[in-house]
Amino acid sequence: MGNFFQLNITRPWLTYTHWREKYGDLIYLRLLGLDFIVVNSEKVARELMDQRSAIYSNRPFIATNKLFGVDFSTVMLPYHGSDWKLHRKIFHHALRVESASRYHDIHVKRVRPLLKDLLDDPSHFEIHIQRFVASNVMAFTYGYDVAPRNDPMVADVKELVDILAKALSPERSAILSAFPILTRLPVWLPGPGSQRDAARARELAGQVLNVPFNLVKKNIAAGVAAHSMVSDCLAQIDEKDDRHKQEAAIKAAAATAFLAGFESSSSILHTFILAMILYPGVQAKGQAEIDSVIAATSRLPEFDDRPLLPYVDAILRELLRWIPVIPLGIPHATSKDDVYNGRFIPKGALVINNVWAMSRDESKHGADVEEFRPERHLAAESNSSPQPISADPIFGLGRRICPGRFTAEAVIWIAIVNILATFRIVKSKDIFGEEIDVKKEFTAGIAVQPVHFSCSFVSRSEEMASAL
Ligand code: HEM
Repeated sequence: MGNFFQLNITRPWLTYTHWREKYGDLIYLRLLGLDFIVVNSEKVARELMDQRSAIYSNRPFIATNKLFGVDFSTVMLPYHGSDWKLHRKIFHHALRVESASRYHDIHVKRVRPLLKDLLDDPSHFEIHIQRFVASNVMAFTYGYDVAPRNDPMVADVKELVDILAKALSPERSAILSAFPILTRLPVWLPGPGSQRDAARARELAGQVLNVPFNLVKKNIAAGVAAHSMVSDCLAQIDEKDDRHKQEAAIKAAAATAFLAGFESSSSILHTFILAMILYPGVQAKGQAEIDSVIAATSRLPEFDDRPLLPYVDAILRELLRWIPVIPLGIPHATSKDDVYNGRFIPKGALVINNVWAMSRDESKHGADVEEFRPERHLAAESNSSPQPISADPIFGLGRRICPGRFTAEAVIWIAIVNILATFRIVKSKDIFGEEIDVKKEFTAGIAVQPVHFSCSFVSRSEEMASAL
């Protein structure tokens, strides 16, 4: 079992980060007969994932994916198969940086309903944020306009994501993200309740795959399809090649986009709300910058304003760094033996990029890494010009880097700049008029998000509120 019992099971990234001081940037573990490599620094991660990507781009096998019907997902496809290459081609075509900007209008159009929901019903801000993210992903993926309330397709995805999160409880998913081999052991095989969940997940996965995809095909046939990733890719199908295989890949890549983009982007926006409450000075500074560029109340911010809003960009960078939403990334696996700095790394080793440790690297981020301090990213304070946000290790590295990163960045940016422009986010008050305390507390699991807290959204201008 080796180091197994020394681990903080629910938050293994903390143990790995602690071990960095003792064992360094590359930690080798042998557990349950398997080789694990934990990479604790961005420099080493780049040398392996980027510069030796031919070796470090495979994924480990995770048994529960098939059991729960999500083995179509791009995220876990083996590197050497033709399916993964086809999926990445589809994503590259639809979501590379130049393509992602074509969806800016979609994001701008959907931010106003978010602001209105926050104004009318602030206590359910988490639901509004999830709906905002879902409506963006459904629009750019399928050209589908989600219903203002209880959209059936969003409900399916949400139920599926919830079952997956429950089946992979925080403890279990944390262990599985660190030690996927455990999925092969009887102790981790689901019990009777989980078998029901698995059957329901398979049913939902079938719906998530087929229903929106078939709707796009129907709309194309009727000549009414909106521009989207799926309609674009179907139009580009190479008739000389296997049509069925290409359609299946488009369908699977599109469903992956929703599953991969929904929770991560929503969680980051929840963390944004929390950070703004805990750091009111940062909030005020962001608002002052926006007011200096867009005369207060005249209009809502848009993408063209972005170059003039460096502090808002710094808030976004700090959000990704402060609480990395997927602290251990998605595990990679080696496809042949390697030697790095004299250390042998065997074929089949599971490679974990400890993004948490990278986000706590004081040589890159300066001191007080536990604090939310956007200034650390501003040119005047940091010595070098910052890397693009899309290159942040939170989006992964090498050939498996997140293909949705440009779109995710755009969706999150437009939301935070508009929320800041429109509201002061403050602590709620109880019936005695006392402020309700808000703590920096997060759930554990493969992805982390703030534990539920309450807050108030105070409109910064009557005029803007009535315009919503
Ligand atoms: C803030 C939001 C997001 C974060 C933090 C995030 C993060 C990640 C990470 C860490 C990986 C694994 C990278 C690696 O293996 O090194 C990944 C993979 C992936 N992401 Fe994202 N992602 C986000 C949003 C999205 C969106 C919006 C989409 C789709 C539109 C998307 C689609 C994917 C896909 C398809 C993969 C699998 C790539 C592969 O295995 O080749 N993600 N993402």
